[in-house]
Amino acid sequence: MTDNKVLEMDNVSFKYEKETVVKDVSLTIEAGQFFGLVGPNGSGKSTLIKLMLGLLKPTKGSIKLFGSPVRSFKHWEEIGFVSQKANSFNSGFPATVLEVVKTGLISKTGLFRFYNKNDREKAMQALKTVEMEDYFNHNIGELSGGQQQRVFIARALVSDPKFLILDEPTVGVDAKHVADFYQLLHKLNRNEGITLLMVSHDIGTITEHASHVLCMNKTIHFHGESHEYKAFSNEDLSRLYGHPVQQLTHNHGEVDPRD
Ligand SMILES: Nc1ncnc2c1ncn2[C@@H]1O[C@H](COP(=O)(O)OP(=O)(O)OP(=O)(O)O)[C@@H](O)[C@H]1O
Repeated sequence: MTDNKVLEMDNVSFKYEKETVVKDVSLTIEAGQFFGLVGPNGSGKSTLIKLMLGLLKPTKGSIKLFGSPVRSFKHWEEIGFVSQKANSFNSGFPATVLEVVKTGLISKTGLFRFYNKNDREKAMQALKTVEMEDYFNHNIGELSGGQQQRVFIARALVSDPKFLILDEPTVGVDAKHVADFYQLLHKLNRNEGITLLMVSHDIGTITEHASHVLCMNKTIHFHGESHEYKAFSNEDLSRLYGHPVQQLTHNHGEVDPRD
């Protein structure tokens, strides 16, 4: 039988100094799943991602990526990461869209290597996947938040990742374009077979789109299929979040006139 486990966390805990911010987390993500990671502010979501990426070392427990302990994992090109701060370049940033996407090849090629024609084709292909190929020569800072976010997804896609982690990628993307953004994620998940894990504050939208939901507040409060999560009452959720929460919230991002 083929082992299709992308991520395995077994009883993982982490503290920055004294305070434990991730506690006894055990979870498995399998190939092809689309996980939404939700939880209140400061509940440890970004910390959990840093643990998965090997950027922090757990104080307890074990983490495996594609069956290998994260400490000795070598195939980082198989993991794509798009952070919540990706779409915050100012208009003077001196790099074109194509140059930004090509930097995604560094993990595969090493820092001191010149790009070749093949790299350019790969970068253009990734831009095509996110429907931004017409902008290849634009300065990254000229683009809207939503467009920049697509470019950063292309940057993550250029090394053909099998697992893509997105930390609040829709921050700064206006509500009108959030639907297009999810369409892109479905394309990556279903057509390209990329396993997804996405952090979102918009519980209503993420649970509509993700196949699975992970709800945490230091520990895991729910880990399962989205339709089961939707059975949580607003009272259950509000207790967990410590303030009133509705299942059907909507994105209220700022409208960017360029989108
Ligand atoms: N580098 C750090 N040093 C010390 N404490 C930290 C550090 N980074 C985060 N924390 C604390 O750890 C806790 C979890 O933070 P984390 O950023 O993982 O939560 P989050 O769920 O991603 O939050 P948000 O939804 O607000 O982005 C918070 O109390 C935060 O203040």
